[in-house]
Amino acid sequence: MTCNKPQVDYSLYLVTERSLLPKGTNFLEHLELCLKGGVTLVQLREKNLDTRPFIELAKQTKAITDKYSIPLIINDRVDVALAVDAAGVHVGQDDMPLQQVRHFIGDNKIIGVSVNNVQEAAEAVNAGADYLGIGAVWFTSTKTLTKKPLGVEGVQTILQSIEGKNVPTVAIGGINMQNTPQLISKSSTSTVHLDGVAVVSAIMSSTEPEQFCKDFANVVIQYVSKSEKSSFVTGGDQKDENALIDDIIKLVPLIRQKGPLVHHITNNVVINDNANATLALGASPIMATHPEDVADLAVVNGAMVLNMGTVDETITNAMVLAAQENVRHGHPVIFDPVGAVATNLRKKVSSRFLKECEFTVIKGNSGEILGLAGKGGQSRGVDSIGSHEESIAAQAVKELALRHKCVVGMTGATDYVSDGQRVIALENGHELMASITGSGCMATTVVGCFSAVEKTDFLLATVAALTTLNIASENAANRPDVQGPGTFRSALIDELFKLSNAPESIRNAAKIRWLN
Ligand SMILES: Cc1ncc(COP(=O)(O)OP(=O)(O)O)c(N)n1
Ligand SMILES: Cc1nc(C(=O)O)sc1CCOP(=O)(O)O
Repeated sequence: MTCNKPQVDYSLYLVTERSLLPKGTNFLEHLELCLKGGVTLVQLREKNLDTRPFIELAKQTKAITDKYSIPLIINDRVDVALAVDAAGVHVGQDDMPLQQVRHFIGDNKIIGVSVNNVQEAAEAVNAGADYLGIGAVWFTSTKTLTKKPLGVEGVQTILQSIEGKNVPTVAIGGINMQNTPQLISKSSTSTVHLDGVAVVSAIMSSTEPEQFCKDFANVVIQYVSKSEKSSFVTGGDQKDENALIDDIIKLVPLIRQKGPLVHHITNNVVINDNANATLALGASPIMATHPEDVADLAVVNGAMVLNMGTVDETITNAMVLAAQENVRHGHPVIFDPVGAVATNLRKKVSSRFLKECEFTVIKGNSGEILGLAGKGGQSRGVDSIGSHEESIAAQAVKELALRHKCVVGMTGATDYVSDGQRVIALENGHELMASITGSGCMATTVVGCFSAVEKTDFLLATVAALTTLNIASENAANRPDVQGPGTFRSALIDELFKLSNAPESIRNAAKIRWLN
């Protein structure tokens, strides 16, 4: 028997919810703009419509999806799908069982099934689901969740459980353009990956749906195709230093324009300097450490900076919670493993962090990064000592980035940054940085500020952050009023502020090398 199921591109799957449309917007017009922008699949989801108006709306919706040759799926209702000859039906665990849906709808239609765990996924696959909707990944305000969000790791567990079954998958729940890169790249392994994302509120509430969907579709396509190649990359493949410097210069003023909140839980030596560096760049610091503050702050946060400089059990628990809450809301989490291999306690605490948290960027000094990478980093207290060859440094950042699916930055006389594929060496900086306390922690803070506004390409965010701070340190050290560490410390904040307002001077000062 031949099967004529429609070919489906699952990459950007719009699930509708008319109540979320911007005020005064017409649903069908909004939908058409989304399709023009690049939505690849539409599900009409109506929870309160009677059958006849549901069929009427489905007919009007299908007239538009047909115009763009995009398949239309109907949520829950087999009768409505049949009435309008839709491409298929999506059912949840409490809806009509898949076998019955198949009986009514036939073999030529698509049936999608919602799954929240490995068992539901196995059942749906064995019963012949055409695709799975895995969710909820994160908290969503679009519907009341009855089960705990899966997080990226939960999605990966389900993907791995159906490896080789050849059933396409989308994730759903709390997904937006900012958290899509980490969702797709971190849920994939060398053998499994998501085929797309299903999105309700981010698209339905957009005031510029065509442009928004164009940008969103590009992000999804980029990350799905990179996962297909089974490599973890956070941004484009460019290896042009001038283009990278252009991107840095464009990024710097965005911090002041957007003024994101950057929540720090950091060590008590550097709190004041890190807050001032955040302000100097135009972001807004909050240095709250109480575990009860963490969830509320995660709702409005731009980026989370975690620094394990002063190890303490209560703070460590708050930091783990903060990492998890921020990941749940799709915010970047930057980790500074201060003194990670210096003592047994720190080894234990850093390995707990790396096991229980998903970091976006890990930024440490050479002792910390080489130590975590198993390449023999040495520390005295929290300071790194000893030297290393460039090839070892490059290998360390690359391997650690691949292992933890994040960007890794290693600071020193030369800084090295990698996303697991590309490695970049940064040559700016001044030796006076080593004579003030917490300059490495300040670098992590600055990475947090840049990541709060560049939420897609964290290699760029990290390179931009370290380059900006390093050039500010050179400018500060060269000032006639700087006499030594004390005056340098104040001048550094001033120079960061000046660069933030006039980033064009970065062009001639930046010393950036691609290693591979
Ligand atoms: C793609 C996709 N995945 C999951 C769902 C959720 O479906 P369901 O569990 O039936 O919940 P409701 O949508 O009916 O609230 C979905 N609709 N689409
Ligand atoms: C319809 C739906 N199903 C979910 C599931 O977990 O199965 S979560 C969800 C709502 C997703 O909305 P938003 O993109 O606005 O977060």
